[in-house]
Amino acid sequence: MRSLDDFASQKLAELDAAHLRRALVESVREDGLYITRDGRRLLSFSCNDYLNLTHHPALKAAAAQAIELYGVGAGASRLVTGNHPLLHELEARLARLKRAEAACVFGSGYLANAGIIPTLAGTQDLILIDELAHACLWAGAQLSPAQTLVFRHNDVTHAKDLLARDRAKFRRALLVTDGVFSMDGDLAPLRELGALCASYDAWLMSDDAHGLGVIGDGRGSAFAAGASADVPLQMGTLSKAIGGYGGYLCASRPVIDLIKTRARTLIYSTGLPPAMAAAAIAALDIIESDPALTRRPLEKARAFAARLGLAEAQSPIVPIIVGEPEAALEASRRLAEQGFLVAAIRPPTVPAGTARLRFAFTAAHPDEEIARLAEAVRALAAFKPARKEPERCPPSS
Ligand SMILES: Cc1ncc(COP(=O)(O)O)c(C=O)c1O
Repeated sequence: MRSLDDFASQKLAELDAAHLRRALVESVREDGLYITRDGRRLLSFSCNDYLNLTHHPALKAAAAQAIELYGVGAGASRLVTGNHPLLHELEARLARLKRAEAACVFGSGYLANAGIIPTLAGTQDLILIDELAHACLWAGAQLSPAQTLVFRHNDVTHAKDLLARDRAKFRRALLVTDGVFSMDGDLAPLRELGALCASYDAWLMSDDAHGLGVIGDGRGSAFAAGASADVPLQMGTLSKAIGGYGGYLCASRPVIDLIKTRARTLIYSTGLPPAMAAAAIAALDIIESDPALTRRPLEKARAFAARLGLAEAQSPIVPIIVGEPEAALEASRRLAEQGFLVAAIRPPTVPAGTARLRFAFTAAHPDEEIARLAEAVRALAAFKPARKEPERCPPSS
């Protein structure tokens, strides 16, 4: 249709002009470290495969065996016929790792957040959200009729001020935050937020997509630095350190029972394929039996940050903010010339003026390559990291 095509073409032209058009590049991951794209083999610092488990023989064997026995797809929603026993085994394993009573597995992390938040917060309720929370936490909040208030990034005092001012006007309150911020690599102050929420009868939910398997001996960011925070809603994904696909929530038994009967993205979406559950169980076996492995990505990130004189890394993610999208793209291109894949992250994924290189370290990155990468980064014109104050607005498309 003419008007539809005109609309799309004009939008694309605007994005091109601002260097904000995204492109899907064909990428073949060979082994959990190297990627072939555009005919070039690059060492990737852009995968969230923190423990290199996507290609681990034990996970492949578990998934292959489950496909052989149970087929490729789940066939229907979990509420109909897609509720394979492997999903229950995986839920028990996740709950044990997270020291929760129960768990619910979703089709993906995005689906989990889009289902959990509107199930728990409705009209007359309040959602508090960190300004830098992941897009799918925002999506969950946008799907709820609750009033949403934004608190400044990791600012417990600001969250407290908002609760002190407004908590009494609402029936229930839900505070949502990333556990590890995916584009900044910093950790949420979960212990302080847990105490704050307890004192205002607010429910704390953390999205630990980037914490599971790599922080707190693999238990996640609620267990960082050897202590545990009071986080009654621990959400996460199976697509990063776990090496597969799927999402989950760990919580008390009544909360999980409610989610399983009410969350729309669980009910009206096909169940996670049994092979993904089998692979995730194999990944949890590795994580639980090898705490040294879970510590390695953070050690690598810290070694890289130390070489460049950056602040100590708190997670395997290290950002270098360069400012404008064009500069980030150019820096990424320069690193690719030297054999490194480091994605340029641009608005709206990050606030305007804070386009960046995002480095994600994995357990198997060779130390000498990390040293070579640090030298390549030091040589970049863009490497004058000046942090600009982020804009305070939700991500949009
Ligand atoms: C913080 C965070 N939450 C949720 C998700 C979504 O998880 P999934 O890829 O399983 O949909 C991601 C990334 O993809 C993420 O970075």
